[in-house]
Amino acid sequence: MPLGGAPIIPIGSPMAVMPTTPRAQKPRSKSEEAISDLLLRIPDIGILFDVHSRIGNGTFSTVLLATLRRESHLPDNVRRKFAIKHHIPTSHPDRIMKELQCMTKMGGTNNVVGIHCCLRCDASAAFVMPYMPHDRFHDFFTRMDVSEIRLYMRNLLIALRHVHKFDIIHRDVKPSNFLYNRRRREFLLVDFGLAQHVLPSMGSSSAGMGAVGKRSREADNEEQLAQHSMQGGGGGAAGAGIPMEIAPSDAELGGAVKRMRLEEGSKMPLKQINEIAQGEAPPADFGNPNNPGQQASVQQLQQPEQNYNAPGGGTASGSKYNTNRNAAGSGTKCFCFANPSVCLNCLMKKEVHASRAGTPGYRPPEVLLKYPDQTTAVDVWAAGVIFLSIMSSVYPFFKAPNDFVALAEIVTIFGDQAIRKTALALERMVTLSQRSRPLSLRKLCLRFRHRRVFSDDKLHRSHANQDGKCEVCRNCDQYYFNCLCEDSEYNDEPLDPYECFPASAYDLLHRLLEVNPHKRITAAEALLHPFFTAAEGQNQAATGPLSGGGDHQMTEKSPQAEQSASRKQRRQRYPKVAGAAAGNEQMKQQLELDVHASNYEKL
Ligand SMILES: Nc1ncnc2c1ncn2[C@@H]1O[C@H](COP(=O)(O)OP(=O)(O)OP(=O)(O)O)[C@@H](O)[C@H]1O
Repeated sequence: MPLGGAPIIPIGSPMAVMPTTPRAQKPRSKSEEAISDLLLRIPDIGILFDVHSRIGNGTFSTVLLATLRRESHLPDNVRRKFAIKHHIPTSHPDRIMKELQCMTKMGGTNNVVGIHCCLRCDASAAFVMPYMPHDRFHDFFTRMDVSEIRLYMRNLLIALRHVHKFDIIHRDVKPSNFLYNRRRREFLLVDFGLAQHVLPSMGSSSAGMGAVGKRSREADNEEQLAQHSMQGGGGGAAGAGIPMEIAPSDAELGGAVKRMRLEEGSKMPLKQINEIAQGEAPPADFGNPNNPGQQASVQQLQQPEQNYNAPGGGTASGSKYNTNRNAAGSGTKCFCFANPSVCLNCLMKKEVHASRAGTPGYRPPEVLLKYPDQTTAVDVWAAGVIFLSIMSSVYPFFKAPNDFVALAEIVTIFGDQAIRKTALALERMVTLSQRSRPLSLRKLCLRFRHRRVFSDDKLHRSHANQDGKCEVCRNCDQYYFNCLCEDSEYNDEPLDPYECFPASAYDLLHRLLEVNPHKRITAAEALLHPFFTAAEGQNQAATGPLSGGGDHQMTEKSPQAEQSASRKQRRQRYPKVAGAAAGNEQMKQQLELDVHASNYEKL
């Protein structure tokens, strides 16, 4: 793809020597600084391009807007625009090479960014890509109506389906890497800096035989889980009782299970870890991060993973990872359980090598559980998180300081059973000290989306006792009238009047956010989901192309037409609301405001 005569510079052939003297003039702004740095490090860019401004800044690069020098005589609106991604000099060459390969192999079609050329000078490299002006996710994620959300999700899944066909995991799917131009209805998946090939042994999430094998293994594990739960001391329902130790099962699982100890229930895992550790007589200043006592607790947190390696080494799946170097020998007994340190035998074991590349908040359970055989399902989860942000109007949705808390957040929403079963299916084990029932994604989306209504003081007062207090659900920690639990025991506030999504949207959300990666829907399957197909007939224009980037136009209604249509819909819908909020003037006003803000259609 030569760019109007610009040379494609093969990696490995230095083009010029980087000037050693910095520019005399001090840059005035970050943008100028970035331009100056690019021109200094790769002087040929300045020969070919006019570099105008910085358009993006990531961890590994700076992206700048440029036009061709030889087109400088043309009017502004005719000059072609390019995005130049200038990699930070410390970026590993392999990483840059991988990104380049992804873009050349898959890019330029199906909403996936392409590349015109790559320029390198000494340690610096820059990709020249087509420029796509785009909107900030922040500015539109609460403003899209259902048809636009459908369009957005569909195009994201189109990009993922394309990437996954190549058995590539993007690994960094997030709003800032999926560019959207609202006016032109164009989409572009960028940033393959963390992309990874699915290893042949893994098979893709959609793979026939591989998936079957995994599913049957998972079924075995679920059966085992049920048996263990019945045998366990809790009695009654599976896994009942706190703490939820499944220790007796570990030996029976023959070491296939790597045990990840997430002490504490779903909400504040580190707190309970500390509490448990306190019970085991830690040093007095246990909470100090610089304190060796806490390090010991972290080791203790991880050590049970290594406790249950099969004496024969390796894992049931035959993975090259997780093997015990000393496994052939006899003295591999672990001595670290319940001790604030890791025993020598465990220290000598190989670490689990599971990629955790990606952005916090978008990592799926299998990554948080350190499952080595990750597949393209990683990206599908991230797409689900984006969908959840849009539907709930909460961005970012997950925000945890570390992977343990991130897993705890997932437990809070999906319940402990789902995580434990998945952990077993992945040959990992999570130990939880507390039960946690799943929340309803529909309640979560609607209550967050209409938070002004549901967190209103008057609503609280209308449900409070005489002493002004209101019962709180023990599972979801919400006032009973706002209970988010899937099987709520409370008579909570009705949601139907606030509904703005079709049932198929929640169904798709559930499937994208399936905790078990082997059961998670693939991007190709998701595109056939009724959320997209049911609307296809009615709204063909809004669904965008199945392939190719962005020539499609959605028939846009004028703002006036949209307003009058939504007023009509509100009149039809609101008799119900008036009933639900009868006697609560504030509630009605709030509702009006809310409807104005969300402007959603009930399908
Ligand atoms: N082709 C493009 N057209 C327009 N803007 C772009 C293009 N590619 C990237 N950008 C902008 O630059 C930003 C950073 O790009 P990119 O994600 O590739 O860099 P990064 O260093 O890997 O970032 P991060 O560390 O956040 O993942 C994007 O969020 C986007 O705003």
